[in-house]
Amino acid sequence: MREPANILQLAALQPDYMGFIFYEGSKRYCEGHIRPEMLAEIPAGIQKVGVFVNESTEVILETVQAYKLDLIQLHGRETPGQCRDLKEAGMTIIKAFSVDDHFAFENTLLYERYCDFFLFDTRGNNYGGNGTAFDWEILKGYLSDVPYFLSGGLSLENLQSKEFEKLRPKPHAIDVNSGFELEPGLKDVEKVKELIKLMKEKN
Ligand SMILES: O=C(O)c1ccccc1N[C@@H]1O[C@H](COP(=O)(O)O)[C@@H](O)[C@H]1O
Repeated sequence: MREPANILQLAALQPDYMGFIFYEGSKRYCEGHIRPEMLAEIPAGIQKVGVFVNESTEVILETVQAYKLDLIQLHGRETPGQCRDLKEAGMTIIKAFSVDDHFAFENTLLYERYCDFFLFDTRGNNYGGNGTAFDWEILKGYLSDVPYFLSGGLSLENLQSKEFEKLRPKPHAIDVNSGFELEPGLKDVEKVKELIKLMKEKN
């Protein structure tokens, strides 16, 4: 999210999390669009997530403080050591992994001690926001008890599929992005409304 009016419209729907991309290489880069004070208008029940890609620990900590972020999503090649440093600095961490048919879930194990959540996104040309789903069957190989976010090309269609119903282990949360946008960085409020209704019906 990065357009103030769109952020407030979305906040009225009370999602559990709202994400802000602090990676200059993204079409959704939020700096220059929102001032840190603007995020203070988001109700406290919505957790503000800062998304970073291969950023230094120092910059991440400064950004978290300036924007009063609740969680960080590390969406690049961050090491277990950097996650340890960030955890020791008091961060709540979502570590993202790019997944394809050959993904080895053993890769997640070294991160378990330092991360609060994992996130599985589809491997693609970009670090994130590729808009394609991976074969969720491979999550059967998930080895960890760390709760995970399902991500990568989620849409109203695939979230209503049999494959989503059958998904085990069940995700802690879903992270929707390009499938619910009018343009990069601008969410389709009506579509998100429909999604929230659908998810409430399932629970
Ligand atoms: O969306 C981006 O531009 C982006 C750039 C760099 C890292 C992460 C990014 N977004 C994350 O990508 C996934 C999947 O998005 P999509 O549904 O496939 O469009 C999601 O976790 C976003 O938070």
